[in-house]
Amino acid sequence: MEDEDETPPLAVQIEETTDLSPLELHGKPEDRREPGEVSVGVTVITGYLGAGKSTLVNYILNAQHGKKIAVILNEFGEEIGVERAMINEGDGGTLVEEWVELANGCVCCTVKHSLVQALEQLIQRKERLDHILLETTGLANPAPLASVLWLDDQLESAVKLDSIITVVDARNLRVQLSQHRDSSSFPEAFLQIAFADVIILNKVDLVSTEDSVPVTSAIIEELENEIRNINSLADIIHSVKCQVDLSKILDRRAYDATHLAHLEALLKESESISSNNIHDSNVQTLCICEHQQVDLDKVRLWLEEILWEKKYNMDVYRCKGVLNVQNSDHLHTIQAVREIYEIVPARRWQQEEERMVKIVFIGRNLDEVFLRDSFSGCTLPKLLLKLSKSSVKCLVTQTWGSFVPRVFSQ
Ligand SMILES: Nc1nc2c(ncn2[C@@H]2O[C@H](COP(=O)(O)OP(=O)(O)OP(=O)(O)O)[C@@H](O)[C@H]2O)c(=O)[nH]1
Repeated sequence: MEDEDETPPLAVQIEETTDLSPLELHGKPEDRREPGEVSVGVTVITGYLGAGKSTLVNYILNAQHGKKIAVILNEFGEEIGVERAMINEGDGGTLVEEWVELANGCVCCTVKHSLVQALEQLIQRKERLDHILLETTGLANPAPLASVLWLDDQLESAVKLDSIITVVDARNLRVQLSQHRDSSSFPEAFLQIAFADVIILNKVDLVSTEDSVPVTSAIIEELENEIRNINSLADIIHSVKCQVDLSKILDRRAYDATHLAHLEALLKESESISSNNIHDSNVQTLCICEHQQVDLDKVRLWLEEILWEKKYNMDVYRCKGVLNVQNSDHLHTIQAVREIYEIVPARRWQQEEERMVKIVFIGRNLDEVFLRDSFSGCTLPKLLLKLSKSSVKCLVTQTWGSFVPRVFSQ
């Protein structure tokens, strides 16, 4: 599998699959964790073939950030060993702590267990690991990674999904999107954009070389609009050779309910989104805004109908939002990636603050009328509103094909 003549970075041996249950495989078991131990953030790097994923990994590894970063590569068939050879660890090779190659398949379908084992081994072998980068194959659909990585506090996970970064090739994006529009094949380029928390619009130099500056910015603006129509919640960063400000891509805590400011800013921007923006791909962003309080149980049922039962054939990839919940003085956040969702109390509402419900959906075939009408069944008439100190936490976790709902009361 590997070229013995190469001097590759340290590889972690992935042992044969154990009989541990998927939940046990998720992260480090509780009894091995030190009190106060912080989860290691995992950044998933995805993007179409040739967009610049390895360039980004190399850039991060060689930058001056003082972090100990591990890289997990997911390679496919013929590629095995090639990606590793192309990654440059930086002077002295000290920045890559461990290296794991996942062979025999794509992360999104066949090697979930290897990935979890690889993560476990990384965590167990080194005490001080600051971050993990997971570079997927150019064709990977990033959604199932969330079921592996989006681990919640109750599971005492040793790793935590930090964010999904999608690298986009500015020169070829249009062609990639239009190819998918014309064919019935699986639209990876759309999915990769739809699931992203950060989108790096890379290779802008290849857009600029042929045109004058005003034309160039118009092209880039059009590309940005194209991306925003698919996913208005992601931050878009322009780059050449993926040279980006690392503070914008690492430690994003995009799935952390306590890290609210950024989510709130994104939701504000998304408020203005309406069905005028419908993309001809049918992958779009929709926002629901309400001023009434909601019944949390009803919201859960409503969400489950949409995410699990696929009401009206809506295909929701991503959902984020804030809720004003009945009998709670806490702002609650909603996060969903495909079928997995989480609603948690995040912080107390401030006294002068307007208590709102804002939920943004990213997906295909979203039916705005159904979403708005059905959501009105979750809201309470204003006269019945009453506040109390209790709050409810609902968490639903997917474990390898079956759903394990958990309800916690605080
Ligand atoms: N001109 C230009 N070339 C770039 C830029 N970023 C990356 N490249 C080049 O594009 C090619 C592909 O980059 P990679 O980083 O290997 O892309 P990748 O997404 O890892 O590719 P796959 O592993 O095949 O999916 C390489 O030759 C890079 O040097 C850029 O901003 N401008």
